[in-house]
Parts: sequence; structure tokens; C-alpha cells
Amino acid sequence: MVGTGSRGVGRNAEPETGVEAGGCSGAGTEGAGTEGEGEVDPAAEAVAQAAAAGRAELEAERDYLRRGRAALAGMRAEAEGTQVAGGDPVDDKVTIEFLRIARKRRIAGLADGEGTAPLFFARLDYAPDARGARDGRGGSVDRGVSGAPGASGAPGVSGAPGVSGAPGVSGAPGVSGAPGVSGVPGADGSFEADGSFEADGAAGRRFYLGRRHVRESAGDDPLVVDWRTDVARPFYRAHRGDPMGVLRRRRFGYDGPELTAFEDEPLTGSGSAPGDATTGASVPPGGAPPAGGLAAGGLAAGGLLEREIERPRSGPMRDIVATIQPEQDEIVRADLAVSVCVQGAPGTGKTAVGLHRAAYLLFTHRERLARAGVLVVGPNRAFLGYIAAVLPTLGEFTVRHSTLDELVDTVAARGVDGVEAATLKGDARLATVVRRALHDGLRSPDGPVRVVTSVGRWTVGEEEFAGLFADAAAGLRAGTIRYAAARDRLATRLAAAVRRHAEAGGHFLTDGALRTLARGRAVRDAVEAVWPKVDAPALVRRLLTDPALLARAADGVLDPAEQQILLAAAPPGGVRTPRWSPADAFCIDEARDLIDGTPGVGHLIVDEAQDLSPMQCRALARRCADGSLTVLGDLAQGTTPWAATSWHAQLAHLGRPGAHLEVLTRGYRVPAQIIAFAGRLLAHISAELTAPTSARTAPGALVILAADADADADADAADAADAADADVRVAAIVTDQVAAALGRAGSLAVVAADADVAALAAALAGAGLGVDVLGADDTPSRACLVPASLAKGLEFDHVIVVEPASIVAGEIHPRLGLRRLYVVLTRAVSELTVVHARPLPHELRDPVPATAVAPAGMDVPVVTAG
Ligand SMILES: Nc1ncnc2c1ncn2[C@@H]1O[C@H](COP(=O)(O)OP(=O)(O)OP(=O)(O)O)[C@@H](O)[C@H]1O
Repeated sequence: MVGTGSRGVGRNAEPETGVEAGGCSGAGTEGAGTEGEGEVDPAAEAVAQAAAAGRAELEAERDYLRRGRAALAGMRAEAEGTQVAGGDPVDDKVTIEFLRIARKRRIAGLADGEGTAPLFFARLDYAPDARGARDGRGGSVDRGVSGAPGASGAPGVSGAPGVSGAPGVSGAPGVSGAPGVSGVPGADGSFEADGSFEADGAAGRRFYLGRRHVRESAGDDPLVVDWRTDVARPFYRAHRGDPMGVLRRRRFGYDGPELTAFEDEPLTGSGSAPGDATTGASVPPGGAPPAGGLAAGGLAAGGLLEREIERPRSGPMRDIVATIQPEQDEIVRADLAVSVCVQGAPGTGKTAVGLHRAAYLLFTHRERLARAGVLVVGPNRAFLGYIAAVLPTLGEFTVRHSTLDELVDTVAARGVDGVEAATLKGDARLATVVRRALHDGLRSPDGPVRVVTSVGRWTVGEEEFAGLFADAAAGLRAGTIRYAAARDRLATRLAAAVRRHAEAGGHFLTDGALRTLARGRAVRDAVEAVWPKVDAPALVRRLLTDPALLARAADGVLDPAEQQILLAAAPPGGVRTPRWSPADAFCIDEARDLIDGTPGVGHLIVDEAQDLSPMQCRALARRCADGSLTVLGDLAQGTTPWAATSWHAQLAHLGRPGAHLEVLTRGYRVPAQIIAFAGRLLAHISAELTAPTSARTAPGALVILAADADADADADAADAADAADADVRVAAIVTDQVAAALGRAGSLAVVAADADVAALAAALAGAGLGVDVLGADDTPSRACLVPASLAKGLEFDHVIVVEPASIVAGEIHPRLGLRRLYVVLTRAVSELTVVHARPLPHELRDPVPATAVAPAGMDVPVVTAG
């Protein structure tokens, strides 16, 4: 359901209790919703009492926070006090270095995120009679665990910072009458040694949830439990239909390091939970309801989700542990063995979900993944810089982040291909061509092999050698052995054949002698003649420059015209220094894998996966051959010429045709007003997709400024002087808008067609405005000028989009241009201003009923400036 114009407060289906610093919500409080009114005591005295009780409870929570912080400081001091005892400085060098890094990370993981990452963000009060929670997910991502706390295979915490033993939450702040205080019958559950939780033991207990476990002394119950433990699961999943054994869910609000509010959501009964100090709707800090509202309802009750999303950004992405939504949690907690593909509209949290999934998997399978590794792959360094802080904030420092090109960066790719050649080189058929080119170098033996040893001369006949060769070649063709390994094995088998002949003559060769023989000149030469050593770049270069080899390798796979395209796109430069293109690098990677194999990771998360070519997909697939994948993307945001049009095909290229597909359409970043506007493009770029909705409305979030009252005139018909004049007017408006936005809190991006960036940068610099031009290797700063080609995956509080028509025209195909525009228009969290002199693309001007998602009556304001 999409709401229209309602306030966020009091719009949730369940009545809540909320308290903020200096006050308490309740009946009669401004902003209270109507739904809870029937249960609210109207008497002023009762309200006053409730307020006092709420304040007292808030104070108790603050005490608990202070205690937690002190405990964390103690854990940090303990970690800092640990030392590494070495023995032999040479023998132990690697171990000592490893332990030092681990110690450093442990200390970093215990940093107090005061002001940015509160010690705890929620509290769960389990019902005294909780008998293990049913998992209310009802979804279809197979986790391999029951979902109930304490289920076999439930996550453990071994290796989690500072967890040494067994928790339980005695010593929770004293809220008289509140459930979960020690002494409540049934509160005898405990964490297992591995950190898993006995479901039934949660009964009657209270848990504070944070980014890591916090305990006072080794062996103590934790004051705060990690959000990834099973006992925390109901925080994200429970609802009235399935409270999962939880009586009440409490969320905390912070203003910097200060705990300023809490909101209670009873999950059982018809009203507030026992022990609630007050009843009524929540009130956000500051007392006033937010400007917008929760448009479609949400787990995070009251305004906390909204406030969290709208909290001004300084640049980097933040974690979302405090507000992960049920549909997101489904994916985050999917079992390690499950490969998941998430098709998600802009701002639905795909990237956030992928990163939290990495943290969750590391927590639940720490030992295994510490060995195998977790890899996050993103489109460029700017994007990786933007997301870099999320996992460390969650206490995870070991996840490698890489761009796709860096992964295959064994040759410097400095060349460029035309679109046609790049598309062809990225085609999956190239894998067949490369493989055939490699096999093309094999030659059946055409004579015997003669070997001289210290105990005599021996001959392996042609037929015997051919048999060994045929065996090796069959293994290669079947894909059971790599080219280089098969070559080594052939040499070993040839040497073994020599030994057999020697033994038949009464001589014996030791294993060492056998190895020497396999490396000896005679065997090496014989093997080289039939199974030549191959270097991957040299093979690909020959393939692209030798028409005869290409014709043999591509016979029946590529037609002659396609072969010509490849020959014309051979890397320029000398034999030793060819100028490889990025697409060449993936062909080389393919060849390298056939020759030597590719080391893989335990779990791979790939973002913006819709943009990958089949050859790029294959490069990723071989990096997690024995692991699992989380594939994130949006077909509507595909901007490469080879962008995927179906996940089915893309997943097959990624080696996971059976991956589970999850579709997210509920957006968090972009307010409904903006997503409705951008959504007009959807029918023209990916009509098969469901139109996105938004969790938030923000009246006034979208403003369109036409630089010319005559903006609808055909700009192409205008003479050059007029066009230049229009550019000047646009730049002037952008400059004004930037100056105004810089005065407001939060991050800012001016996004323009790549070709327009230089001129705009000059205009902004001329006006003395401090805006950085974002480069592909830069991390976005608080205020930057972003080329449209780099906007993907990023977000800013305020976005100024300049000249949509130019952004569309900047791509090689109108559909790709519209997709680029769709990406650009969906980067704003709070405000989007579109500035144009050229006519807006007609796809954007014409509302498309089939995809328009604007709540009824919502108009796009068009303001004429200048
Ligand atoms: N549950 C949530 N709680 C708070 N913020 C959230 C939540 N889910 C998503 N967000 C926020 O919404 C924004 C968009 O998230 P994210 O970048 O992960 O979306 P996306 O689907 O990858 O978007 P795009 O495809 O446009 O790049 C981020 O600021 C993220 O922190």
C-alpha cells in the first residue's frame, strides 16, 4: 500500500510506546496516531505518570549504556594488554606477523563507535513462556537452519571479538515489573560453548542487541549480544502473526553518542506489553513528526527507520543493522551453501544486504571462511571507496574488496575496444574459441622417446607414448585436469614408463630418480613437442593476430565477419608490450584458468551484476567454484552494451543456474515522489520489471528547474550561440543550487553527462564553490561533481541532475542512455533537483500509467527559473 501525505508517526499497524529525552509520548501527545487512541488513558494525570515512568526507564537504559561502554573499554584494554610470545624470530616471523595483525584487528573491532555506531540499538524481551521461536520468515530462501534460536547449525560466535564464554543477560537495567529481569521463571537458557543459543532458554530473558558482543569479564553473560546470533533474529523477523517468543521489541534512538529515545513495539496481546511505562504512539526526538512519512509501513516502527535513512551523510555508506527489514533479513541470513540473486530496484538495499550478508556469513562460518575468504566485487574504486567502511564498522576486517578489472589485472589493460569488438570479446562463445586455441597446440606423438639413464638407455615406443598422450588429452578435454598439470603428469607418466622398461631389464629407479628423469632434457623435449608450454597472454595474442589459428579455433562458433572483427581488434603494440583492452584481459583470464586454474573464495558477493558480460561472469564463477555467490543487481540499471536482460542467463554464466532469485521492489533511499518520476522511464528500459515503491514520502523532494521559459522548444534548432547561452544559464542555476545545498547538512552531488563535467567544474570553481570532481579511483566526498558514468551505486542527500537529455545522449544507444538517466535520477535520499535547458526526454515527460507509482494526486512540480 502506498500512503499519501500521511505522517509517519502513528501509522504503524501496532500501537507503540515511545520515550524521548525530556518527554514521553502518550495519549494527547502531538503526533500520536489515531489507531492507538482507543487504548490510551485520556486522563492527564495518567499521562503525567506515564511520562515520569518513561523518563525513569530512559535513564535506566542510559545507565545500562554507560555500563556497556565501560565493559567495552575493559575488553579493549584487555586486548591491548595481550602480547605475542615468539620463539625463534626467523621461524616464527610469519606467525608473529599474523598474530600481530589479528591483535590489531581485534583492538580495532573493539573501538567504541560512540556517535556513529551505538553500542546497542535494540532490546528484545522474550516472553516468560517462550518455547523457542518459530521463524516467521515464510520466505523461500533456504537457509539450511530452522531459523529457531538454538536450532542445530545455529550461528556460533567463536572468534567474535571478545566473546569468551557464556552469556545470558542478568543485570539488565532494573525496570520493575518488566519481563526478562533475572529471577523470572524459565530464564535459565544459555549460550552454548560455540555461542549458539538454546531456544527455550530465551524464555523470560532480555537481550540488548549491538554490533558485537560486550561483556564485563571473561566468562560473564554478555551485556550486549551480536546482532548475528540467532537470539537476535526475532528483532528482524517477528511480527504479531509470529512473535517468535518475543513479548516486546524495543528500538533505541541516538543523537550522536547520546541515547535520546526508545520505541516499544509489543508483539503479543492486544495493546502494550506488560511493564510498559506508557502507551501511545512514538514521538521522534525533537518532538515534531518528520516531514515525510513511512509510505508503505515497515518493520522499524515509528520514525526510527526514516530518521536513520535521512540522517545526513558525510560521504561513505553506513551499516543498517539497526533497521534491516524482514525481506532483507531473509537474504542476509540465507545459508552459506545457498547462492542468491537479488533483483532489486534502486535503493532497495541490495548493496547493504550484500555487505551484511558477508558479515553474517563470517560470523556463522568464521573458521571456514577465514581460510577460504570472502570477496566483494564492485564496478569501480569510487564505489568500493563508498562502501569500504561498512564491514569494518561491523567488526569485519578481512573481506577483500575488488573491482572486476582488478581481479584479472595480470596484464595492464590500457587499450580500448570499440563497442562491437568489446561485446564480441565478452561473448561466452569466446570461451570455446580460447579453449580450442589452447588445444590446437597439442600434437600427437610421431615417434619413440629415447632416454639415457645412469643404468642404461631406454626407449618408450611411439604407440606407448601416444597412449599416455591420449589419456592426458582426454582428461584435459573432459575438464578434469588443467593444461599445465596435465603436461606435468604426462612427463611423470613418461618417466614412469621409462622406469618400467628399466625394471623389466632388472634395474631399479628410486622415486627421486623418477622425478629427476621427469625433469630431464629427454622427457622435457618429448613432452614439449606434443604438449607445448603455453603462456596465457601469448596464446590470446596469437589467437587475435593469426587468422589461420583463429579460423581453426572459431570454426562453427564465430562467422567470418566476427572473426574479422576480432582480427581488427587485436591489441596494438609490440609482441612484448601489447596494449590489452579490458575485454582482452578476460580472455586472458579464461586462458589462464584453462592452463593453471584459478584460486577461489568461500563466498563471493558481486554488485551491479547486470552489467557483466558473459566472459566477466565466467571469471567470477571460477573464483567461487567451490563456494557460493550473492549476486546483486537491477536489470533496469544495466548500462553496458552487453548488459543482462535476464537473470536466468546471467546466472548460468555465473555458474549458478539454480541460484535462488529474490526480488526487492520496496525502496528505502529514494522518496516516493522521486521514484515515481524516475519510474516513468521503466516502461522504456525494462518493461518486464515491477515498478518500485518507496518506504518514504517527502513532499517537495523533487524540483525541476527549466533554465529557459522556452525549454520545450527544439534545442537542436537553436543556433550555436543560443546553445552556448543555454549552457551558461544552466551553469548559473546549478551554481546557485550548489551554493544553497552546501549550506545544508548532508552530502551533495551534481551529476552531469561525462562530457559536460569539465565545463561545470570550471563554473563551480569560478564561483568559489568547493566541489570535488569525482574520478573513477576516488572515494566520494561530501560534495562532488559526478560524471554520470560513475554515479551507479552511489547516493547523496541532495542531488542536482544537469541536463537529462545530454546524459541520455552520452550513451551509445538511447535505451542505454535512458537507463543511465534512471540510475542518475535515483541517487537522492532527500532532494532531487533537475536542471535543464534542453527539453527533458519525452519518456520522462510523459507519465506512463503502467509504471507510474506516484500516489494519487502527486504532481511533479515544474519550476521555471531565470
Ligand atoms: N533497512 C534499511 N535501513 C536503513 N537504511 C536502509 C535500509 N535498507 C536500505 N537502506 C539505505 O538505503 C540506501 C540504499 O541502499 P543500497 O545502496 O544498498 O541500495 P541498492 O539497492 O544497492 O541501490 P542501487 O541499486 O540504486 O545502487 C542506503 O543508504 C542504505 O543504507
